[in-house]
Amino acid sequence: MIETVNLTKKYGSFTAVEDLNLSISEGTVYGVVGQNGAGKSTTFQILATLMSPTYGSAYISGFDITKEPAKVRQVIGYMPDFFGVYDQFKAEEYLHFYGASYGLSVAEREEVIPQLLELVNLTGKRDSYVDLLSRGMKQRLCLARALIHNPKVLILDEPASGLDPRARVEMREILKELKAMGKTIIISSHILPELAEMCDEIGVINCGQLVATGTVSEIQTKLQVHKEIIVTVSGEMERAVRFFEGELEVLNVSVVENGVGKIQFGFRGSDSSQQALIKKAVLADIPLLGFQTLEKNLEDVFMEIMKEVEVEGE
Ligand SMILES: Nc1ncnc2c1ncn2[C@@H]1O[C@H](COP(=O)(O)OP(=O)(O)OP(=O)(O)O)[C@@H](O)[C@H]1O
Repeated sequence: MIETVNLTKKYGSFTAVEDLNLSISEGTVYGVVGQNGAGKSTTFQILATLMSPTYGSAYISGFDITKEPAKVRQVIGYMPDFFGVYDQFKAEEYLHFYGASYGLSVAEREEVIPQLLELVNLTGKRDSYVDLLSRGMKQRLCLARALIHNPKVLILDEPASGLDPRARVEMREILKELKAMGKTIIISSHILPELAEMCDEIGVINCGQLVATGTVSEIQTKLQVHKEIIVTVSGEMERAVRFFEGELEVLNVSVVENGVGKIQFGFRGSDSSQQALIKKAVLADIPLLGFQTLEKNLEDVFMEIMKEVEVEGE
């Protein structure tokens, strides 16, 4: 449904997006996560046909974004990360304006606009001036605008940015409804946990490059090569520390402060080598009481990907 092939964008000599290869199938909600300046908006603007790539190509619903931009625009709804100024419009008029620019007749607009206002919980605000709406309401109105021509694909650039927790939840609920309607959605954020909950797949982008992609659990599993383990022993701390320090796949062994008999270390091995480690510790008569793998939360996962990328780039 959305395909990019070596998509690259240079601003002068600066490369904002480099050899980006994405393949997003129909009905998927795909989250693009990356820090400020990672290249998310640039990528989304190219997909929305608002900017040409320097090289590489992209296809939406089989249409080439550079050769068939008009066809692409018919199948996509784009929500930019910046909301313009529309001081002369009321919410409903604003949607009429965009509906008309997509060629919808008055009758079509009168049918679809109340449905959209309902979907984004703005029915009660249809006569309010756009500029007087709260940020969350403006974002939702902007989403309604992106949906006016019933596009199959949604390109949503940080739709939840700057929203308070309640408004974020509201936005998330609307996106869930859109997913249930079968839309294919590409959505960006710089907060991984925020995307994880609603996305089928995630791509992590750093300095314009895709550094990890897959389902949330695949990305987590990939990073479990650096899991943290805490073992509890009922004595012989020094011998236990020496034992774990002597193991190849164990790193940074330390005694947990205030945790009686607890030793913490990083572990690079697979699940089976973790089993082998436990067996070896038992055979070495380490007085084991517990062996606990610390789950990483998604924010840790994201920071770890970034650290790995930095180390590789050095
Ligand atoms: N018109 C431009 N001219 C020159 N450089 C640009 C231009 N637009 C963006 N950049 C640079 O390209 C890089 C990627 O920017 P982009 O806006 O795509 O990032 P982003 O991931 O969307 O960031 P944010 O989360 O802050 O919106 C940044 O370093 C930015 O400064």
